Amino acid sequence: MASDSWALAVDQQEAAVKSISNLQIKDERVKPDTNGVIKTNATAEKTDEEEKEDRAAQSLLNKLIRSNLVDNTNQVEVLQRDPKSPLYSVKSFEELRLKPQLLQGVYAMGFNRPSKIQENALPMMLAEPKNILTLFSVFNQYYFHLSSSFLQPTELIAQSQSGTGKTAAFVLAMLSRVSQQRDTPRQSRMWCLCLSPTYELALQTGKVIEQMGKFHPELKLAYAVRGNKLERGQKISEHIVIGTPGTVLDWCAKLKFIDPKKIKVFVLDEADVMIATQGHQDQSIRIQRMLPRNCQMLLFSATFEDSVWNFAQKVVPDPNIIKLKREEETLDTIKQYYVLCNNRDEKFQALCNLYGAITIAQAMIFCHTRKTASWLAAELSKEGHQVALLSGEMMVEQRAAVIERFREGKEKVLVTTNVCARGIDVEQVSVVINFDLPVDKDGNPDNETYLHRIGRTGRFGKRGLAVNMVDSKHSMNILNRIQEHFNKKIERLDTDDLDEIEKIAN
Ligand SMILES: Nc1ncnc2c1ncn2[C@@H]1O[C@H](COP(=O)(O)OP(=O)(O)OP(=O)(O)O)[C@@H](O)[C@H]1O
Repeated sequence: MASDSWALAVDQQEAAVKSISNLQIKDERVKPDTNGVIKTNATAEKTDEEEKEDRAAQSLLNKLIRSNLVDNTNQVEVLQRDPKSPLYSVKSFEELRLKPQLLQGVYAMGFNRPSKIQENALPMMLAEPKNILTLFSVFNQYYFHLSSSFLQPTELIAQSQSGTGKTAAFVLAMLSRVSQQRDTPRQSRMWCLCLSPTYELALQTGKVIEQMGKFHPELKLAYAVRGNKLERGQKISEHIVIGTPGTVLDWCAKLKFIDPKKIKVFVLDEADVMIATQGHQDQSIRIQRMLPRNCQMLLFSATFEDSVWNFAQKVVPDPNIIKLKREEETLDTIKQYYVLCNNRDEKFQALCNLYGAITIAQAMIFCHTRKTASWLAAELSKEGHQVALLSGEMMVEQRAAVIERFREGKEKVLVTTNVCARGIDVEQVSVVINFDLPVDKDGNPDNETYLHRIGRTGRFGKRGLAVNMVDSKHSMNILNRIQEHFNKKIERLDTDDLDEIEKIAN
């Protein structure tokens, strides 16, 4: 991404911060219905649960704001297709016997040693292809005969949470395969094909390829993405093609820019995001069907629900599997409180009292709707707080810029809704305020989101403070159910009592 788009996003955020205090937002006081469920009227804004969660945007946001490898202390689980074959793992990049220029590229990126998932995935992906004898039945005859043998490279499905080094792993694998073949004549090139769910994600992965391969200038990369027009009859001769399923399918099947039979490595990245996008699943499968039998199939995903698994098996039918369980978040080190209020204004007053009584270095405040978030940001801003607002209308790059500024401490309060904040690492934030409790679209407690907002991985063990604002019988009921679910007491806090508030900070 060009750095000027970041600068632009920052300018826009600064302008937004200045104008927050001038925002005029319609009063949206709402009452619970007869069942105690709060609904806004039809013309009021959507809740963030109603906004379609855009997994691709979330994934891009994660990539833009990530500064480091996500550490994970869980053990990698490896399921081998052939359980008898020895299992290799590497503790250094040297052990992979990469070409020196490639090793130089890896070190230039600041990678000292392989990440957990890379320790196992890299030797598997780079293993010499195995000689496979195949049995073919001959139709209409009553015998089988040994027909052919071919070199079958190791196929892999790998799953680990975002930020654990999957992209770097398959980029290194592709570059390594290509670097060993660099004397191939131009007309018979075209080795690796990588599918990404969106244009932006394809560009991000392309950047990693360019960065890691920068000491190998003769290795060429092509982007099969919308807007990238080639002349009729042209043939792709680059070593690696990265693109989105629709364009790649066109380039293979209709326009014939790509000869799928020349592909030796096929990477399907972000499988979970891919299948969340209409049509991508079928297009990916159609592309996969055009590839030669000895093409190495590699699939990566951050999550592994059944739908991803079903898709994965269609694309990589006989795989080795590597999984790294997500590090669990816990509420053990978090002090949890709730404050009883009657309405939104009282919630705001309670928040001000908190700020008046204790020193809060940085806080994240979650609201249920964009409109409440904007209103609250404006009110806090009027009170003199340095407020950042993350809102669903913002472009991903703008959101990334807001998060970056917050991380750097330029703003001390971040007001947001769920959808926007999912990718944010809250380790540095000591106070989380649920201005509205997290509920799903049916109005039931959303325990997972609650944990995600305020939980910490046990390892960091940093103490945190969570304050929940309760403003109706309904929200009290939600709070009780959250409390029961986690079997952790949430204490009542009287924000009119300054001495009491001071105590919670100790
Ligand atoms: N071995 C390594 N040592 C240090 N940093 C690494 C290593 N491998 C990857 N990284 C860095 O860690 C971050 C996350 O890596 P990467 O993007 O490969 O993860 P990912 O699992 O593909 O995430 P996502 O699912 O979001 O695509 C990146 O900034 C990357 O440069």
